[in-house]
Amino acid sequence: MQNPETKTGLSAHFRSICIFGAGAIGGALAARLAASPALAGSTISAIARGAHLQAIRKNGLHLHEQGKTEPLVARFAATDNAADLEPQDLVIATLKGHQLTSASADIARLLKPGGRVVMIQNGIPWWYFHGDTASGLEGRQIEALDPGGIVWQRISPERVIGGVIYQGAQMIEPGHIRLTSSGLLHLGEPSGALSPALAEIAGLFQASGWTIKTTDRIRDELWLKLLGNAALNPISALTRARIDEIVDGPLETLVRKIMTETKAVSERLGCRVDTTIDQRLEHTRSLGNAKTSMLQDLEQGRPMEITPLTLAVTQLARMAGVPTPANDMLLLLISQLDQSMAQARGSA
Ligand SMILES: NC(=O)C1=CN([C@@H]2O[C@H](COP(=O)(O)OP(=O)(O)OC[C@H]3O[C@@H](n4cnc5c(N)ncnc54)[C@H](OP(=O)(O)O)[C@@H]3O)[C@@H](O)[C@H]2O)C=CC1
Ligand SMILES: CC(C)(CO)C(=O)C(=O)O
Repeated sequence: MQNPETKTGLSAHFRSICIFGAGAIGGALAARLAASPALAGSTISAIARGAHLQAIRKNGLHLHEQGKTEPLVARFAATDNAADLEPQDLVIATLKGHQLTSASADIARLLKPGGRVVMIQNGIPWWYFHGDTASGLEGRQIEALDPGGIVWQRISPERVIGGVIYQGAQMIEPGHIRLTSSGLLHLGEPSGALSPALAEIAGLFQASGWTIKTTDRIRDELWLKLLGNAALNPISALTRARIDEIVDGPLETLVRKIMTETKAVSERLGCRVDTTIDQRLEHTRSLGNAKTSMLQDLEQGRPMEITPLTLAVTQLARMAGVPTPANDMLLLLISQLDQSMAQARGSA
């Protein structure tokens, strides 16, 4: 069951809020939360680093929204040292999957006892099987996503609210983020509970201008989004093509194969992705000539988010007994590219 538009009052419990990793997505969330008059009684802060952090401190964060001539300029406390901040009621983690292990001690340190963490990430998250009664694999940890179970142990999956976001976003220069599509954020407890905390947190995002859907089946939303990312992100990095070039050319056949395999894995794990491949492709087409986040990472010489988007699909497929030859092939190719990029970075 889904609540199409969650209408809640503002939160009594989540008054101190920290966005951990205020890059493209996190920066947009932080800017809107900090600028929202409805959240005037709350403290909003962010963890960022490097030139981006310096720019936020000096000039505020500039959010360039579609259809608006002037950016939203938001000011909030920002630091690269979690120890500078008081323990928080709510941490919103907006990191790439591979950045989570190293950030997990700081995220845990930032949480008050009883604090919650919204994990917004593409792909399969480290907490996937926590509270999952549909797959027969409840509580299973996924080593590739969380080596040594460090994140699970430090943050604890009971604190998590899962987040799936549809929002094209790009850092165009330090301190400046451009939104390239309209946004929608799905939020859900891993257990499926439609809890008071979930409603309160949804209310906070809603008050800052996001369209929010709360759900008791967050994994369905994870997979629906992943159908697109599993196909588009690695294909775009391998071919350097934009989204429209991929879905409107000969590569569409490969996209369909990846989406079909990925959907089969989700269904074998007890999820319901209520969309056809044609409908999913249509949605993807609406993103036009955008570059995927993986292509942006490649172009900037940064590590790519392969583990949650591709490797995890193939590993969950093995657990579910579903063959995924197209995903397996894509994994080989994109891993080789990532390795070559890492070698180039190492020798630079
Ligand atoms: N961008 C998009 O359009 C979309 C992205 N997503 C997903 O959202 C998630 C976040 O993506 P996105 O916002 O693009 O990623 P970004 O790389 O833009 O943001 C992550 C930010 O966190 C910073 N960071 C990482 N670790 C630390 C740390 N320990 N301390 C301080 N800062 C840190 C990074 O800094 P640095 O750059 O120095 O590493 C970066 O600025 C990903 O899972 C992505 O797939 C989902 C939908 C769309
Ligand atoms: C392409 C997009 C915006 C939506 O599928 C995305 O999620 C990404 O680039 O990682």
